[in-house]
Amino acid sequence: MANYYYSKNPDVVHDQQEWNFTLRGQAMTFVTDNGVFSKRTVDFGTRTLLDTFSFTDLPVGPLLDVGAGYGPIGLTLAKEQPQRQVDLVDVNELALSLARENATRNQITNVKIFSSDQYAAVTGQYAAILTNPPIRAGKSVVHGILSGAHAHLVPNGVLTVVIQKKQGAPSAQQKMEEVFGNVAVLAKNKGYFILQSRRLAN
Ligand SMILES: C[S@@+](CC[C@H](N)C(=O)[O-])C[C@H]1O[C@@H](n2cnc3c(N)ncnc32)[C@H](O)[C@@H]1O
Repeated sequence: MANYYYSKNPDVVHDQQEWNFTLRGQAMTFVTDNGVFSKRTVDFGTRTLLDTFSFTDLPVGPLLDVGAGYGPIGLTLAKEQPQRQVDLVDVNELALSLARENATRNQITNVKIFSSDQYAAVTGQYAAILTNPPIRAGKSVVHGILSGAHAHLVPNGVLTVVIQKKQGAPSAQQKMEEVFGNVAVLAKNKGYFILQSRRLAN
């Protein structure tokens, strides 16, 4: 396979891998590499988020995956709903390259994949924002992603987050309640919490 992204991340010792994984009943193929989150398999939290997320009661509009990595969340939802646009953002250029390659390999064309520090390069509003947030980037980044979602959701749009209890689920839940005036715990599985807030219509 072509080493199409080497020049963007010259410091990474590459260990490119390709594997398959079924997500929401769809067979997906992913290429991953050193330097991206959960390169050997789909992260358990990501799987739990995807298993829990529902399109029921979602307004019309695009989706946004913040901290998309190699793309498992955004690409799976884009494949399921080819009529919706799905945007994927990350700060890691290697992750963005892999996400673009994975879109191609899974024949997904309804995506826009671009670099953005949180919402810095994001314009417009979304029916849903999903995130498995970058815990390693620190609480201020994680909480920035949670707070910043409000302005980027259409009325009745939802923010859905996976976060482990030991990595700050209680404070994330508190932040979401503060920003949105509501938060629901949609699922709890092996210490992973799926939290959801809705942007109220008025
Ligand atoms: C926990 S990983 C999740 C990756 C992918 N969504 C998944 O489920 O496998 C978090 C991602 O957030 C990205 N990230 C870190 N800081 C960020 C920031 N300030 N803005 C956007 N993304 C960021 C990381 O590069 C990483 O890919």
